[in-house]
Amino acid sequence: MKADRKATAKPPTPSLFHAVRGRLLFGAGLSLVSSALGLLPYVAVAEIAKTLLTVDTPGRAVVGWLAVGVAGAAGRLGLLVAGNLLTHYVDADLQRQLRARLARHLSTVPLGWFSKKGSGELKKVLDDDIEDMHHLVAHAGLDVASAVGLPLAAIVYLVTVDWRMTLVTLALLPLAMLTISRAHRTLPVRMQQLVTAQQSINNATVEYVDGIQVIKAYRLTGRAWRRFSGAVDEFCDALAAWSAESGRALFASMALLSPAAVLVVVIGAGSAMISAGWLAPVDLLPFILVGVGLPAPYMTLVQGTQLLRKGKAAAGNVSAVLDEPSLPTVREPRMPSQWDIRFAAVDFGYDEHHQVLHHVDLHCPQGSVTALVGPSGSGKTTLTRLVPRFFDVTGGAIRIGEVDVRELAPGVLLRMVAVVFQDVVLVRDTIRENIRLGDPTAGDDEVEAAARAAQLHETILALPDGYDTVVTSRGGVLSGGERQRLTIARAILQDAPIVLLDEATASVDPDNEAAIQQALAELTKGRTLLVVAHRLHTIARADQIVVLDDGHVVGRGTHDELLNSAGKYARMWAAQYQLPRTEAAR
Ligand SMILES: Nc1ncnc2c1ncn2[C@@H]1O[C@H](COP(=O)(O)OP(=O)(O)OP(=O)(O)O)[C@@H](O)[C@H]1O
Repeated sequence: MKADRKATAKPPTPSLFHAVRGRLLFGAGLSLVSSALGLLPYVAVAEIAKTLLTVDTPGRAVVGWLAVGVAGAAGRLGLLVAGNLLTHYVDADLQRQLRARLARHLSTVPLGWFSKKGSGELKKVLDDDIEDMHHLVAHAGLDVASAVGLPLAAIVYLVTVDWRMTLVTLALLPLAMLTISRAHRTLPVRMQQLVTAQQSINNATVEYVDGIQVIKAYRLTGRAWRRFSGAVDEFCDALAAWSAESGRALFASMALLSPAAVLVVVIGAGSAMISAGWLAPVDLLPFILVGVGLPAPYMTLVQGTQLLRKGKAAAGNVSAVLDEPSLPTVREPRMPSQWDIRFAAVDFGYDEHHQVLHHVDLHCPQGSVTALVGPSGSGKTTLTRLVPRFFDVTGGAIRIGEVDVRELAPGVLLRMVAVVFQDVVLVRDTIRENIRLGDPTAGDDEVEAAARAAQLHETILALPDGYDTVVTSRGGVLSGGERQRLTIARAILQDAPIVLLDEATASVDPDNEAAIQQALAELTKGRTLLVVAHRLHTIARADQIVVLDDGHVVGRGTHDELLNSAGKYARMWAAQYQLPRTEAAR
């Protein structure tokens, strides 16, 4: 396909931490030095004790070591604070950058992708996951550097005293690491179960809240509640399994690294070495003092492991959204010179196992009305959604004028094709701004003209705040029919040459129905219209009616032609209006 040849290659997604890596490494460096400096007070105490025990006039040496100890403690604290401030600042900066990156990226993924994602899942990525990365960004690097810095400095110092005792003192560290890493082997699986369960709760909550009116109206409270409480139960089970396993791992490492365990090992081995004449009694002091302080940074690291795993899982979710392929675009977009739509041998499937549309050939001449009819699930909605590229065809092509829709700039395509679909979506803003979404540059008078054409002006004026009435995403004060007319007003303002209309199945009262039909007549005047029709009488005057069955075109013609051919359309007409077949064919 032409569009493929010229498609711009997508640059690889930069890592989440790309922009802040340098600053994070610097923070970790500060933490490494801070942790190493933390050894100095222990060394000072050990050396002062040794001096007091072995030197006759210890005054100056004691003062010197005192100064080293104080300087070490102050240096450690200063660098610790600096490192923490830096990484927390970086974390705030990264959260801002990632939210902006996600927002930019989400505007480039195919619109159809959003229908696959629950809004709870997206909210979790944009809000919770980015916040859950806090430990990963602001603490993990510091903790790792700190767990490395102190043992390194300790090795350097203790080896100068006695290398054999150094090995004994440090022996518990690898043992603790081994214990915890074995216990942690199954934790990633548990963590993933926890994350999945959390997503189920989010989705169930959003669905429950969003659908509360339907749930109440149809007395589905019990069923919806069961789904919600099932998600909560699943989460509690996953949490219990995760806590039991992580608790065991934490307990084992804490026991191994507790001061009591370190003292038992150091004093036991030290006493044996003193008895054997390998170690001077006074040289045992540094090992006792340093040995007790050594596990502290490692314990911090262990305690942060859970948060680290949570942060990594969250970062994985954010990366997955950022890696979602953007809609392919061309370097040199083209602009059609006319506004007919041509489907040429269009194949499409939402996945490779289930083809929804088979070789659909269809021409909608400029300014004409084409109605799509067919049984539920035959692919009518899918076919219309391929025009503004909610999804791309898997075979064949859709052209507007002479141009493949994949060769139009996506923004231009969406401006040229107005969509009035069943699921009316409003944003939480005033009625005026909701209509203005059709053309953000429109003035108030143009907004009002569109509302007038959509038979909505009088209704809006009757509201206490008129055009400044704030509506919610569910419509708030507006009835179903009024919401539909609002989206029609929006489409009228958009003034697109092509209109895609998914006729509402929900019935509205006769007054509203008449107003909607009048509004639609205004919207579709002189435009190329592709309408998905459920109530056949509404499209009886369409220029052509196309009958879809299981993704195949099984009939086309005018209402009269199709009735006379006594095919699927005639049967549908007869069934819908309960006519005997012979009468339908007449
Ligand atoms: N987002 C989606 N992901 C996967 N499959 C889908 C998706 N949307 C629709 N389908 C499937 O594609 C097929 C065609 O659905 P489509 O909604 O296009 O039919 P339709 O003729 O418009 O039906 P209706 O009259 O009930 O609205 C169905 O089998 C449906 O289950």
